[in-house]
Amino acid sequence: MTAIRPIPSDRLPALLAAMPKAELHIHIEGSLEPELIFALAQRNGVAIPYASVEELRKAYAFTNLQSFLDIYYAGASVLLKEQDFYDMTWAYLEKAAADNVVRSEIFFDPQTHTARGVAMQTVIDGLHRACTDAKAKLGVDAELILCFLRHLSEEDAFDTLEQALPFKDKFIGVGLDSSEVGHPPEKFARVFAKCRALGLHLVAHAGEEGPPAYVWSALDVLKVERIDHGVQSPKDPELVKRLAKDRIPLTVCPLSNLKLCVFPQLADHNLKALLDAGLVATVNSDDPAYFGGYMNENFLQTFAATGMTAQHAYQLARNSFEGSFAREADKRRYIEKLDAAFAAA
Ligand code: HPA
Ligand SMILES: [Zn+2]
Repeated sequence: MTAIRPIPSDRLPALLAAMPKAELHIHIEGSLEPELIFALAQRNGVAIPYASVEELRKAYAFTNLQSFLDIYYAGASVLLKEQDFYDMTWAYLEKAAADNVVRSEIFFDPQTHTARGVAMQTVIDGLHRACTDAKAKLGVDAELILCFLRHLSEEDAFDTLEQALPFKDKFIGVGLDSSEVGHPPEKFARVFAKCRALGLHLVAHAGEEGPPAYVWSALDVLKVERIDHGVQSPKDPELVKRLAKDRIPLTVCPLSNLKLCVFPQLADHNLKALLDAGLVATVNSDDPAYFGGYMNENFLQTFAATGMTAQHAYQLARNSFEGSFAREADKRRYIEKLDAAFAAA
């Protein structure tokens, strides 16, 4: 482990903001800000059951994952055209660049759109065009990961994969999201096996609200390379050993966990404990428009609440690069930038 020189606590926030980092867990539909929801609703003539931006924002008082998902899927209903998908993604990527995110691996939920009659190509083209522009204009290296909705059937997931395969050069992997409890990873064993055979990267949400058993089956049945969330893992010490031994990255989302009542307060979050146990934990924003903050806000608030140090900051950023699906040469380049930021601090 690279030893990091102690940094006075008043200088830590600036370093957290300035250090280069990768975001590995962001649902692009969860970056739709209320203002953009209203603008797109008007542009597309879609009715939404809220009178104003303020009224919509007031509805963002969640008690658990499902109470959030109901509003999240309603918000996504304003997305119809290729330009809508572009505008949403571009707005996120501008915010990512401002937070010194140099690499972003972006989840999208095609079933939320194809179920409303939007063509797969419309979705993927809009998202991908924004990613291409971000590389040239913002210096953010962005790639897409297609997520299957786990509250739907595996057959529906197979259908979705079929529709997406003509655009396979525009996404690098698949994931599994939506309502976790009652929808264990093994429900999607066959479709993940097919994606694996196709050479796609594999990730899955597990252990956000669901039990350690779901993390085990994501690893052993789906054969995922990363676990999204995974914060319930410490309930099973054998699982923690396995995650450490195989260096499985956990894409942790502190403000999401706070807003969805996974932890009562940020001070109770187990991120520091996960790092101190030697796990490859990372910080991510999940659904930043709904949970009160993009990447730097997640870092700043979590560090303020948990007393993590510059050593933890370095480890989190380094884990984000090592856990990413970037090419090895790019990972080395990002880590050099990170080392330079810490040397200058
Ligand atoms: O945090 C999440 N969990 C599961 N599904 C999701 N879809 C968007 N955000 C989430
Ligand atoms: Zn998520």
